[in-house]
Amino acid sequence: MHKIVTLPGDGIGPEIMASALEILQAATAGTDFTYEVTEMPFGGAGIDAKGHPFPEETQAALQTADAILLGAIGGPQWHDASVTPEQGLLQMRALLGLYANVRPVRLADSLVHLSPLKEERVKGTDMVIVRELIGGIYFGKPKYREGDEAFDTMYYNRGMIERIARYAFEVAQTRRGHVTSVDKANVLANSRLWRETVNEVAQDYPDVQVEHLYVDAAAMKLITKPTDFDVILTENLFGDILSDEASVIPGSLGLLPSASISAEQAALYEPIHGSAPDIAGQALANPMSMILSVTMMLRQSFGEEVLADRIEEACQAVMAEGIFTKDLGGQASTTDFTQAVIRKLQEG
Ligand SMILES: NC(=O)C1=CN([C@@H]2O[C@H](COP(=O)(O)OP(=O)(O)OC[C@H]3O[C@@H](n4cnc5c(N)ncnc54)[C@H](O)[C@@H]3O)[C@@H](O)[C@H]2O)C=CC1
Ligand SMILES: CC(C)CC(=O)C(=O)O
Ligand SMILES: [Mg+2]
Repeated sequence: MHKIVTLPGDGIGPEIMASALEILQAATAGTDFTYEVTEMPFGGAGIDAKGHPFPEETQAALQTADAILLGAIGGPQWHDASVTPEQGLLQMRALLGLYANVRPVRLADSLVHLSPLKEERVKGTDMVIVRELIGGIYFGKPKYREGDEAFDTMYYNRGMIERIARYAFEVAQTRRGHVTSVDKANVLANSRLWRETVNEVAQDYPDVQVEHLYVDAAAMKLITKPTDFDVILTENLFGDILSDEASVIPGSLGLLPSASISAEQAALYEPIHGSAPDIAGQALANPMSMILSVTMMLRQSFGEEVLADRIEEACQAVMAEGIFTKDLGGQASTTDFTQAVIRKLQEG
């Protein structure tokens, strides 16, 4: 019995979590894959229930999980909390040692028409962004505001860079053998250390080709020549920004999942987007990001390739029939889409 801990969180988090869990249940009914789900408070919901975004009970539950599913956290009502949902999220990533955030960006040929970009540019896009998740400017000290001055520190050491670079090169070995390392080495000391370390690590992976791009040029090339990319390796802030940009290729932020990997702990799977307060509570959320986070969990934590394929094929078939949510220009509600995927799973 696999133990899955869920952290639905805030805004659309609970809506897309409910959708993805219903689909998981439908897909696994009658199979050997058995699991139990334990839901825990996290983010704004943690503040409301327990006075902290990352309550002690939630911390304890994560230690015993085989895999963790996170919806999304945050919202204007918690902006002035003494510890914000976002700080809780960063605390959790650090505590669990989730150093690698893997964000695949793929565009199925049958769904190429959903991209707002020109078909000839985006057709065949299949890349993975490997984002370092527990270093860089989100975590470096000192970090403080004093009157009209504010400080954030970008910090990396060689070991942190080496660890994420090895992860990216190993991902590339299972794919097309190409790593694009993204930095700002023309300006930042951090990036010069990054580039030097990536080049050293590259020597251990002679079967992988490495190139370097500055982040500004990478941002441009990502949407003009996305098919040039296989694995993008980058630090925390750049990866955060570039991955939201990359969601324009398939057509919506609501399509992109991720896996956050730790050397010691169970992996965590989460959409790349936030809690979308602008559409929360209206059944407008696209649950694909969460459903695909579940299929990443099935593959990576449980080796369930066939189950994951079945769910992904059902979702693609439903979208190819024109059933999709408003972010992609469709009319389906979150529930309509979920039920259509479940029907497709039951037919097949
Ligand atoms: N991992 C997490 O939980 C993250 C949390 N946040 C937090 O989320 C809150 C909202 O941040 P925003 O800047 O608005 O970013 P956001 O990612 O929540 O939303 C950006 C835009 O994308 C749309 N969108 C996002 N996911 C969607 C989905 N599944 N279906 C349809 N449309 C979708 C939203 O409606 C919005 O217009 C903030 O408190 C922020 O700090 C932001 C990013 C990641
Ligand atoms: C609180 C933020 C760092 C979350 C975010 O934007 C992300 O992980 O993509
Ligand atoms: Mg982000």
